Amino acid sequence: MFELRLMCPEDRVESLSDALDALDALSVSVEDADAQTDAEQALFGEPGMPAPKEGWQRSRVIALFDKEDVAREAAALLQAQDFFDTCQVLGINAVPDQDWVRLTQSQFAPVEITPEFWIVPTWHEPPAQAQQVIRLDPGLAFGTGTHPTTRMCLRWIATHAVPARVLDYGCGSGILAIGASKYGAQEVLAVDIDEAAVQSTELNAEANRVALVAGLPDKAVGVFGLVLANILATPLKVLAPLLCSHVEKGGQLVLAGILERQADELKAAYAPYGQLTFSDSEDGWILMTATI
Ligand SMILES: C[S@@+](CC[C@H](N)C(=O)[O-])C[C@H]1O[C@@H](n2cnc3c(N)ncnc32)[C@H](O)[C@@H]1O
Repeated sequence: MFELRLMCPEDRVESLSDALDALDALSVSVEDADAQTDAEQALFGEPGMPAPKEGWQRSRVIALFDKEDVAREAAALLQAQDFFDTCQVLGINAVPDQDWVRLTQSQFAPVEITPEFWIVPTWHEPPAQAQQVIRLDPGLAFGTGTHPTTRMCLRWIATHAVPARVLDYGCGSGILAIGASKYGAQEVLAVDIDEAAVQSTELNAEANRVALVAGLPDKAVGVFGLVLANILATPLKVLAPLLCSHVEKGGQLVLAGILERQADELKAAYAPYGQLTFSDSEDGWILMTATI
């Protein structure tokens, strides 16, 4: 494989990517050319908030070709285009063959939740001390156990009495729903606004021999002894009345996706329903819980 590396300003990324596609590039990736420098720009925003910017000031565009002469021809053709005047060819180089599957797999090791409870990818054997295991591979949906917010929710599940009925609101991969089931829940409902997450949850539950129901949020009806929601502060505030309406009287609400500095806003949003309190923290993220 050969990669053609280019530099372009924000307003040319789309034309350049489209042209590379038309020139038979196998893939095109776009990176912040100023990443890891003082000029690096974050492009993400919280759900419900506009992204701070649509693109980076300077992008490095990398196109993969199967033959060197095709990459060279593409570079020559691009340089002849009007839109390319503010772009630049950085070079063409050979990409060494790699076992990409093995490389990706090597980045996902078993994750310890408690000494007895582990999240283990299918290409690993569970550690000897693991008594409770969720088998899970990284996929399209969030929730592999590598993020602190997921780990804190799972740790809560593993160290508290899990009631019979549990709702996982924003289930992603279904990891919390599966964890709740492994720790004693008998009826588990997992919902997400993303269809891909619903499908992942169903597949992961099946792979872990866990019975649960997954669906879009309108499937969430009734009350539960435990409602888990690992989303983000802004949607959690908007969802406060809805999430609390699904907690049975005296039941537990467990919220994650909250940064330390957002604790007070969350407490205020949930105050009409219960007293949210700090329960755990990891890497600047906190877990907040309430009895409703
Ligand atoms: C951070 S992931 C958490 C996934 C998993 N529960 C975990 O703990 O790892 C948040 C999930 O919430 C979903 N989500 C975001 N906003 C939502 C909403 N308003 N209603 C339902 N799900 C939502 C997202 O699609 C995403 O799958």
